[in-house]
Amino acid sequence: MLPCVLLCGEIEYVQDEFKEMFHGIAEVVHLVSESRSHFLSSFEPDGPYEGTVALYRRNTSSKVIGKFDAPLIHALADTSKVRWIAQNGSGYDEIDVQACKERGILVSNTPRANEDATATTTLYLMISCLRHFSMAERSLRSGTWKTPCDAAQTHDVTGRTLGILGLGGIGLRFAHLAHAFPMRIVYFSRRKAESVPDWCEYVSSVEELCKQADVLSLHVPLNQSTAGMIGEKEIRTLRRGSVLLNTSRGRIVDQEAMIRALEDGHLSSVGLDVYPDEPRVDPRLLTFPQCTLLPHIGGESAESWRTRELQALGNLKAFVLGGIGEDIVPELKTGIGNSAIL
Ligand SMILES: O=CC(=O)O
Repeated sequence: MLPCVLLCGEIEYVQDEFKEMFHGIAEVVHLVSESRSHFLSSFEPDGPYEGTVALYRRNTSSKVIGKFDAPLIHALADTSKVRWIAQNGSGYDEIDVQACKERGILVSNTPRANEDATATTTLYLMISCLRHFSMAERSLRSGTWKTPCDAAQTHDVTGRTLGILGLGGIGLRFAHLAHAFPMRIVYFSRRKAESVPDWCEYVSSVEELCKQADVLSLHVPLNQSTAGMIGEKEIRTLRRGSVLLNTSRGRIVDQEAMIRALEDGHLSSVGLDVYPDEPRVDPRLLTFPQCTLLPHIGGESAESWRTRELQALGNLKAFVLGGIGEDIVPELKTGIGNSAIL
């Protein structure tokens, strides 16, 4: 009997490749549950997900079955044989990886796949915040030509200092794009990055990063140590009139502190693609016309979606065939035991 893999989320861009990839090696089952409790009970004998050993997951599945938090992971481990979760996305903050570790379930994500899309989104936000392009377009579309735009409030990008928090793939790609203006690039990461260009200057603390940056851009994953990392103190360490960009996760920033800084002009503008409680956008943010706000589309282009789907499915297939796949998330890379092997 073939092992079973469950798709918790749609395959949209690689339908043909997908059928070929799993033909003859696994039975593919689609999510049919309309509630979390139905999802969990469906792994039991004679349930629709019986025999499932691995899951493909998109964050869209949360709408029906909720996040893969600790209770769900423990229940999954109690009722099923699932040992691998292949997340489609570079962010995996909707999966409790600590609970996965305790229960011998491995998680892979799709790093690299959306680097270019997310970096170019960040570039757009930066230019738009400094030059007020989004506001200008909204003004034109509403028939008011340039009102309320005021060129005196806008600034050139060239020559400014960009502070990058987290120099992973997206941060580094954005650094390359911004360096072309040129901008001065400073960064802070947990470790000084190896083999990055000389013009990427490492600073040894978040505080130092904030002191030097005209534009601060966030590129760290959301986890216990990064939640709330940019709060009142960090925002007030930025120069008055600085710009804050966030294309990583909303909860990395203390939203209340950010809004206070917009209200009193300490931040001249913010460019956001992510929010703490998506899809809710705090209505106060909409009252600052100079800000550029996107609905979490940073990593979404046809190319990146294709790559993401192929990468996540590739990890799933490798697990089914060999008991282990690629792109295991950093928290689970150490101490991989036989429990994860089919
Ligand atoms: O937000 C996008 C991702 O997690 O890939």
